[in-house]
Amino acid sequence: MAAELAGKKIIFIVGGPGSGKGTQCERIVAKYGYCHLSSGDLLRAEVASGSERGQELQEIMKRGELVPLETVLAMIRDKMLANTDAKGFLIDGYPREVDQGKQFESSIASATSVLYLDVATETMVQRLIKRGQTSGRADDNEETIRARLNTFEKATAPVVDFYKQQGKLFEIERSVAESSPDDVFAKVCLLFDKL
Ligand SMILES: Nc1ncnc2c1ncn2[C@H]1C[C@H](O)[C@@H](COP(=O)(O)OP(=O)(O)OP(=O)(O)O)O1
Ligand SMILES: Nc1ncnc2c1ncn2[C@H]1C[C@H](O)[C@@H](COP(=O)(O)O)O1
Ligand SMILES: [Mg+2]
Repeated sequence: MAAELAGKKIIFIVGGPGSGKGTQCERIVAKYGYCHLSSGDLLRAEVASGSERGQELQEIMKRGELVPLETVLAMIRDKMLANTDAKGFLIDGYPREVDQGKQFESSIASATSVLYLDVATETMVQRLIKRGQTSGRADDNEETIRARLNTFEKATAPVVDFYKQQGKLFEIERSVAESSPDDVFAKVCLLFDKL
């Protein structure tokens, strides 16, 4: 455990690709002032650095697969320790598998709560195809989107059940998660107002 992070609020943001994790995190940061760490953004920064490791990560991400747990956990840990003055952390896109959650909690700190956005597969596909027209993301193409959705179902869906059993899950149900970003955020605020 990292003593510097004791007592900090740590919220995992979980949902399929295109479920709106990043969109909601932007709003949470603006209203509540948490530190936003997106595992995907950290990985894309490594790719953009042009390093050899970045090239390996890019190939994995283009296949829609998960990068090794140790790589992403070390990146998140380093960023958290560089921001210990933050009142809390939004860990966006992590954990992607149950073991990631367990390793985080045993080596960094306990998660306070897990926010889950439940969005239908076809809605996510449509959002990501549209985002791909301007995002420049190498994984916003239909083939990789389908592979990422498959990875989500196989590896990440169990994360939702794992934290539900622990009583830490705050779920944005589909009827809300598929409404406008502002309507989703109104529900998200119910969680953050009581933290
Ligand atoms: N509630 C919403 N209604 C309609 N479009 C939305 C909504 N929320 C987000 N979007 C748009 C914004 C983006 O273009 C796209 C994906 O949202 P985004 O927040 O980037 O998802 P995400 O962070 O979960 O995806 P990824 O896992 O691929 O990073 O959908
Ligand atoms: N937590 C993660 N574990 C493994 N791989 C990850 C993690 N977060 C992101 N990745 C990889 C695999 C994803 O398809 C891409 C893009 O992530 P995103 O959160 O959709 O920006 O990066
Ligand atoms: Mg995102």
